[in-house]
Amino acid sequence: MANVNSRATDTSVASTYPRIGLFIDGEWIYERPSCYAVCNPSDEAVLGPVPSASQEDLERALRAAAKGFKVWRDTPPTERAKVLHNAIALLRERVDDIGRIITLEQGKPYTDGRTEVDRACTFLEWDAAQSLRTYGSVLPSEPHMQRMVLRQPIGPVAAFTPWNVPISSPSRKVSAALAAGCSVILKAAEETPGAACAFVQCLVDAGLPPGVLNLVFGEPARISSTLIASPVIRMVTLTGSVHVGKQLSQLAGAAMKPVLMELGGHAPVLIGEGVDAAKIAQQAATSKMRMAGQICASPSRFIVHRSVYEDFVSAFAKIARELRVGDGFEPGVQMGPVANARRLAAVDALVQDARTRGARVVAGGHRIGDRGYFYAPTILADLPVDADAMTTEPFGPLAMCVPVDSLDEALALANSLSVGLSAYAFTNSLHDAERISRELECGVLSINHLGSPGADAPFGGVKDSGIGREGGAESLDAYLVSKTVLQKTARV
Ligand SMILES: NC(=O)c1ccc[n+]([C@@H]2O[C@H](COP(=O)([O-])OP(=O)(O)OC[C@H]3O[C@@H](n4cnc5c(N)ncnc54)[C@H](O)[C@@H]3O)[C@@H](O)[C@H]2O)c1
Ligand SMILES: O=S(=O)(O)c1ccc(CO)cc1
Repeated sequence: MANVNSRATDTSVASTYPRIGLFIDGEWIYERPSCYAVCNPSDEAVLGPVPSASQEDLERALRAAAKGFKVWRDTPPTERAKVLHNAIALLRERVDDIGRIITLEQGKPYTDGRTEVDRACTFLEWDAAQSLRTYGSVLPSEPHMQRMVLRQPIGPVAAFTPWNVPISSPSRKVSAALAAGCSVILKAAEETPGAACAFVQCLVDAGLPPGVLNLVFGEPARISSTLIASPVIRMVTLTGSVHVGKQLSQLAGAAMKPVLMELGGHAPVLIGEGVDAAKIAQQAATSKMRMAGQICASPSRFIVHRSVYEDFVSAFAKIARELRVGDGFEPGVQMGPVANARRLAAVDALVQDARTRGARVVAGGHRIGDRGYFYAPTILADLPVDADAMTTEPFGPLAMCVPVDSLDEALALANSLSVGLSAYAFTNSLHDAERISRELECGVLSINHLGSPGADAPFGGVKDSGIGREGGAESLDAYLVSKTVLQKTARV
């Protein structure tokens, strides 16, 4: 049975939490009223206050980003890449401390916090290389005429990042923006500000000029409406919920600014006949419970061929029940708490709804303990397809299993939601794999494994899951604009 282990015992690892500041025009600012108290989700202890940016702070950040843009866009790409590489070295040097901050404020196991720092580095590495390849083109022309397409940085960017991946998401956005030559105002999550501060400090120490990267916290709606309406900001990017994504996209549309939106999902996992159900269950438990299920790519709706359904459900439930849940600093812990009381209540509400609709709770289904936001790894089976848990992204340690009799039925159920981010399929049929690749409505599909793409492949969703892609060959595209130059070379 999953249990919460004793509190963090390694005090050398779980030590102090950094002071949180705003970073504007090359200066850390601490003395502001607090908008939020950061809380350790493992024991609910308050870690420290988050200063709230005033309107004047936001105006100053906008002026700084405008000034920083002029400096950075004219900095040679090789110099920009050098700063990104310096930052990678510093992140790697500081991985123990940053991993510790992530576990303190977000709750994920310490090894996962360190892995996330490494993932952040992969984005910087990839984008540093891409910054050297922002090739334009020369168009065929008649004599005495040159026609070119220049790829130029779009301008200052407003970037909004979430609490579940507090360093890799800021890294993904900031690295692409900086590599393209843009300046940035980053509003990172107030729930996990320490990782964002540490990330910014690495870039500053790496040699980034003042004003190029600014960091603010505060009242989210006030910050987004101020920044997005400002003529200084030329592009808006968010990783977060569909709800907030639509709000920010509307604000951006009203101000005629492009968006890059990486929003929620509710990933289906199609499991076909003739597969090794126990082997897949092992992978499913590890992947589902990573970050306590609080990741947009988390596999959630297990749509399983009836011939292997019971084997899969029982193996999945057994492994889930055996997972070690506890404080992320405790050695051997596989899953930490959910981020806050809000998520605890939201996950439990989905479970209660499913229970009342006749679902079988084959693992978990309850909070663990009364201190810290721990929820038992939970597997629900035999849900009606309109149960809330089948239609609402769980963003927690919650997996749903339903049996189907055909690939037609599986695809119809998988595609029945308004979101389409990640999806997974297990099959030994080449024919089915090809059909799934063609017909499943998603941005990323993994077949016969539950992995996600790295920096070198595009990531993003279809339908309500977002607009645009992060990573891959198109990594800098959202941060660049094409300028067509038609130049007559004859004397005038
Ligand atoms: N795609 C992701 O990676 C991701 C990450 C976190 C949360 N979520 C989704 O959000 C749901 C709810 O989580 P929550 O309760 O923390 O969500 P929330 O919408 O209350 O807040 C999420 C984040 O968005 C920011 N935010 C909220 N309103 C904003 C606004 N008007 N302008 C700018 N930023 C704003 C907040 O600062 C916070 O950091 C989850 O169930 C999940 O579906 C998705
Ligand atoms: O920036 S990434 O680490 O690739 C990342 C992870 C998770 C999510 C969504 O939760 C978005 C981006």
